[in-house]
Amino acid sequence: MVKISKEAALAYHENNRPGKIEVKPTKPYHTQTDLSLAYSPGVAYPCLEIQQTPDSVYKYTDKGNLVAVISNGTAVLGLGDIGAMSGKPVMEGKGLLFKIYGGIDVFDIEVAEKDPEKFCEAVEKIAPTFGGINLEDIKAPQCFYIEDRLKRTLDIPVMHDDQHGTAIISAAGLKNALEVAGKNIADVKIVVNGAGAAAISCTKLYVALGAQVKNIVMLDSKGVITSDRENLTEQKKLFATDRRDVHTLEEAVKGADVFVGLSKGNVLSQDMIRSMADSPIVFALANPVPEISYEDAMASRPDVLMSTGRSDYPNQINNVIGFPYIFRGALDVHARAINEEMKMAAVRAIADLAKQPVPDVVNDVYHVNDLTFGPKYFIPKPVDPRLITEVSAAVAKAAMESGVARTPITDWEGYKQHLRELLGQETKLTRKLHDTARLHPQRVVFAEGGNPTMLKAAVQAKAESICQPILLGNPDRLNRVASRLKLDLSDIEIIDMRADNEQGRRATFAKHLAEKRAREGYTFEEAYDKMYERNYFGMSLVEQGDADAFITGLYTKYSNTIKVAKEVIGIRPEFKTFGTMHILNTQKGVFYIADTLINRHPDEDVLTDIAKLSAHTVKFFNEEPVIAMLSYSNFGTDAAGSPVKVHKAVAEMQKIYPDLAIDGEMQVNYALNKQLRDEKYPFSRLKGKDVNTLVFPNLSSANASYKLLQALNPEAEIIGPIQMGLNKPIHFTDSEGSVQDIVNITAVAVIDAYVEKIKNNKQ
Ligand SMILES: NC(=O)C1=CN([C@@H]2O[C@H](COP(=O)(O)OP(=O)(O)OC[C@H]3O[C@@H](n4cnc5c(N)ncnc54)[C@H](OP(=O)(O)O)[C@@H]3O)[C@@H](O)[C@H]2O)C=CC1
Ligand SMILES: CC(=O)C(=O)O
Ligand SMILES: [Mg+2]
Repeated sequence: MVKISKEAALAYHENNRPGKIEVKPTKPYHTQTDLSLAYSPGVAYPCLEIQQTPDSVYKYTDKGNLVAVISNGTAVLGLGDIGAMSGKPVMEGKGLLFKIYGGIDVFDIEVAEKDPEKFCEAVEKIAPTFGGINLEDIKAPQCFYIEDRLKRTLDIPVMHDDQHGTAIISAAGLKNALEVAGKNIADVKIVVNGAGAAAISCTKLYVALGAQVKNIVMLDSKGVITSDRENLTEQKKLFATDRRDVHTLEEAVKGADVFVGLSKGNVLSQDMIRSMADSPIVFALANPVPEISYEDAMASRPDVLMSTGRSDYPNQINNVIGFPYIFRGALDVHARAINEEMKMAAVRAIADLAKQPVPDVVNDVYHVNDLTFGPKYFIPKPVDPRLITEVSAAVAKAAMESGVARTPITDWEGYKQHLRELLGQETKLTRKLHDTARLHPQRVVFAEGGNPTMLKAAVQAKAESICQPILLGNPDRLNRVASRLKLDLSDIEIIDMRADNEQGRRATFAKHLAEKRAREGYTFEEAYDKMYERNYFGMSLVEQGDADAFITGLYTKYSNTIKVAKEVIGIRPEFKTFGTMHILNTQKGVFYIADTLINRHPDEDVLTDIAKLSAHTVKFFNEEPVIAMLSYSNFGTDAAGSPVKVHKAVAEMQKIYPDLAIDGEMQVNYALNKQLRDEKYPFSRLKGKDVNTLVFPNLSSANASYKLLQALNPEAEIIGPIQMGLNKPIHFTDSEGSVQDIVNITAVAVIDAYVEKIKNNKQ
């Protein structure tokens, strides 16, 4: 668990530039024309359009993607009434979260006004700027009046997040925790500590889900709220208990099934948890210090199902799991409000997501590989990339069905796709690959079926209809791994090659290999022995037409895979070698890089082959190759060193392909800077062209370069290694490849296999 010190938190906020958010232009602004369009005189036209047709404000401005996070600082986290300006770091923090999780822009607005009437007037006056309003950290009971009024007077979604965001997430958490505990919401005894904005709204939602008011005891700073207490607010009256046997928290939690804390830090003791019923659910949600620390609660008894509001412990119940996606869905249909139906849809979507297999990125962030639904995981993690598609779509749909949407969504798959692209989870490049593969899914053998990453990739590729997977491995072992990871293998073929006896395929494959390599010293017995190895057997399945493509590499060294591929599959007759390419999708465009894995010290002939293979592969991805052959000198400036072989390979390529855009040798900065290159070397064949393909002079430089780019740009999408030059679609993965990397390379292998089939049918 990461522990946060005061010094670290202050330095984080102070360093680089003070604060956490900034405003960025989204339109070009470099030329005089740009500026005349952005501001006067051009800007007058959209102004007049909006005057004529008010709804066109969504078309010409950022209103539809802009949320105001507004607070008066009266209940900032659990710090209390610290004033409007002191709450600004929290509101900026919400701005950051809205942006990274929902792609939503935020202005944080701190209003120094405690009077609810005057506060509402201020909000009403600035509302035209925004597509939605997130009220934050405003204390009870004033927050109830403020939200009710603004919902009535404004025609955009208004949500007090401490009330409803918290209610939605904690209700989803409660639903799932009760399932883990095997209890029914209608029967459980619930203690709610706190009777403020969050507590009242959460409890209302639990009741809407089936909890019984008679089973609820609520407490505020004065103790248990009993029906005979005087001066209770309307909201507190709703949950005042008729019981007279409980006065304190200690008495209230005795025998209770659920404790929900939305009050103050350190008010619940270990003894109190010990006095609760079996499998007690403890949601200690006060921030930043929970009602009881995670460690103390877990140490109190083994069967406790524990949540806090903090990101540094399991089962975080924090409204960050909801607000970015609830507002995203509401904004995208230009909703007039966020209503009960939309909230319930969000509860269901969040609760359901926790039961689905967890994507790798989530496991990676938490340095685990086995998050599955249960006591330590009953609420999705905030970093789960599916939250945006599942929750936003559910909320948008509910807005449409309940009649508050101004603009309907009709293409839901397209909408989810747009959301994934908005957050950079998926780019057009990956999408295009997956969509193309889906048109003609092929049979793909996954060599290391027992490896959790490869198993997940195979199941995901099947779920996305990219391929029909075939897994190599021992079926019992694979099923065990699958059941641990909660993966369904029922429709997936598993081949146990060790059980494949002499009459079976192993003998056929061995015979074929022995015949093919008879003049290279192979005997049948030797080949039969080799067929025990997954790479020999798997590649033979493809070679013999029992499968269409093969994915391997997580367990084996490239040198071994290369050797087997050369023996079983062979290099295409027109080439001396084969190679690999990586595709980098960067902010500056898509780049194809070769040869990243195979040829250590290519001579000029091998470099020529790599250039040819690269040109083929780039065309395979429907792009026109513009190839720079790289070195440390430019166009012959070093006439004696290693650039000479690059120079010769370029000459050869230019001779064979008079129309191909290829040149070199050149340094990488000349390759990537067209202006610099054209000025200094105007004779180049690449004049006026943007290079998209970089052929490196040797394996060290290519491999180090793509790994460097990957390490420096964790956000950049990288697809590869893509094999080029073997007779069949045999593809490799990096030993540290993620599920997504393998699914991507599977899509490439499927397209490769399909193109191969078409070519063969034509011949
Ligand atoms: N994890 C999450 O996602 C979220 C957590 N929270 C946390 O919940 C807490 C409350 O926030 P919010 O509802 O906005 O604030 P409010 O100011 O509206 O409510 C605070 C409530 O806590 C009660 N209270 C204070 N001290 C105690 C105590 N010792 N025992 C029992 N009740 C007590 C107050 O009682 P009284 O009515 O008598 O004043 C009041 O009802 C904060 O710590 C906040 O950080 C809030 C939103 C989301
Ligand atoms: C999380 C949150 O909104 C709060 O603690 O107030
Ligand atoms: Mg809050």
